[in-house]
Amino acid sequence: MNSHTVDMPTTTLTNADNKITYDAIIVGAGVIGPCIAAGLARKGKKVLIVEREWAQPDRIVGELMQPGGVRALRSLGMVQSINGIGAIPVTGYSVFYDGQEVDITYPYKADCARVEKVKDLVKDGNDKVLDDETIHTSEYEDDERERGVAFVHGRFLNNLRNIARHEPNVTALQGDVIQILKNDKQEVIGAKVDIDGRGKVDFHAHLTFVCDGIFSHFRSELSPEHVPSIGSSFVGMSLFDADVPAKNHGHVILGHNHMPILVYQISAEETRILCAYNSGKLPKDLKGWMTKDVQPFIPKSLRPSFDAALAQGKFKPMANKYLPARANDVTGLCVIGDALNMRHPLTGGGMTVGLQDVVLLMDKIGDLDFSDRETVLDELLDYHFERKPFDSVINVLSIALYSLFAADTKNLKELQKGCFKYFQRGGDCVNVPVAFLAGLKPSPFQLTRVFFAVAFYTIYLKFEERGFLGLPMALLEGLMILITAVRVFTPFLLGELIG
Ligand SMILES: Cc1cc2nc3c(=O)[nH]c(=O)nc-3n(C[C@H](O)[C@H](O)[C@H](O)COP(=O)(O)OP(=O)(O)OC[C@H]3O[C@@H](n4cnc5c(N)ncnc54)[C@H](O)[C@@H]3O)c2cc1C
Repeated sequence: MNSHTVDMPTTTLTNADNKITYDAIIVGAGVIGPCIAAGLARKGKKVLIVEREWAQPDRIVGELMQPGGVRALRSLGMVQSINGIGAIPVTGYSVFYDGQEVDITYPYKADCARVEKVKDLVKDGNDKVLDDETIHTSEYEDDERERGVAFVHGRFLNNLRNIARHEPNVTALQGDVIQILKNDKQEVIGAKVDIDGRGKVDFHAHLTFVCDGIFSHFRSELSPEHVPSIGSSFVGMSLFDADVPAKNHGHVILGHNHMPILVYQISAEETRILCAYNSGKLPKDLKGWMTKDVQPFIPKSLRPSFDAALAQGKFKPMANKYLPARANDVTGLCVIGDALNMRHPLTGGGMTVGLQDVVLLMDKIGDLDFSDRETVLDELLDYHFERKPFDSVINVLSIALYSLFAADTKNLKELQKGCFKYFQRGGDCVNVPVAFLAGLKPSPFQLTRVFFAVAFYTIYLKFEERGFLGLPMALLEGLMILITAVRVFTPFLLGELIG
């Protein structure tokens, strides 16, 4: 284990000074908060980061980071947070459809933009991964292809938090933020924190970052309408000593008669399985549902570990939420991470979007004087538009793929099958889609092109299946498939780009 895995002492966690004005207060030390804290501290800002629980959390979220997220960590000089935690390198995905398999490898580095090094943040080689028991420097630095990584979320969070807390300009505080403070012009001036043994204390800052995550209380500071929608759930389990079909790959298990199932190894011992359920409200008898609607579709090599986990019945359900971003248009406030923007976790893009946002944010405002709140606000408004090419691709891809993979209508099922057959063609039919998934191709235009290429390929397959005599029927079916594709894709893309 590396130095970052040594927990910081907890005695100082309640002493933060409330007499000074910080440059920044950060609400939440999940994935995003510590990266902002460390970045701003390295830029010379005085930062207070408030987290309600600094002890290592046990969550099933954020366990597979796409290569785009790893690259963002490099840009921020925080990539060594994947070291010393028994992390598992990820080199691509394997997609199973009714028992058939397609293996997809992440793109070549040569086909991707160069990794940016954010000024003042990258130093002393902190943009390079270190050698440890499971991560090899040579593989990450010298491999010709991009790599992602999977890990136990809490261990990764500990590393991020410790990197932030090692920065001399960072003060860490344990407490529950209960209010965002405002002046009489409704501008944000800090946060009220409920601290064990100190009571409710006001802290002031030029800029307050809200990164309180999935269940954010304070995202509504942007607008009362900034509320996520819930369309589906995942039921997670831990598989132990699982024999995964494709080592170092994420697994997406699809079929015409079941919901998508995700499987990825997160440590030497533990493999995460997430089973999709097409509603935010889960069945009462989870075990019964898993036995009937999931177990029969689990690949043979995984069955022993799956069956053991099912027998134990330790289910971890999680609602999947969608929330398009809003502009940060309140003086003194910046909402970021899942508090700002969420997508379907099927494609494992949440951390990548959030971390890329931090990179962009550091470029936009990192060198500004935060007491000049008008200039900061202007830059935050620009940032809303500049982040769109990147986040819209990951967000729309997640929603569109979930609609196809969880197909519950005839036309969606056709698109699902067409999508898999499109992948089976290989070449650019997998290389381009995987670049979107990996967070390496920020081009909504190209995403649109590929999505409709899949739709037209599905229609072509229909024509082939029907033959000459079935032409009128195939024409009608083709039209319905096209309409379905437009409905699944277009509203989300427009919502992301115009909103
Ligand atoms: C089922 C599921 C699976 C997912 N899997 C993946 C994946 O494989 N890959 C991926 O990239 N993304 C994944 N995601 C998304 C990913 O987890 C998020 O994008 C990421 O965690 C967002 O980071 P964040 O810092 O914004 O919020 P969080 O990580 O949620 O952190 C928020 C922090 O704020 C703290 N906090 C909240 N309120 C307060 C308060 N009032 N006072 C003080 N502290 C507070 C919390 O304790 C927490 O530490 C998944 C999401 C779900 C739902």
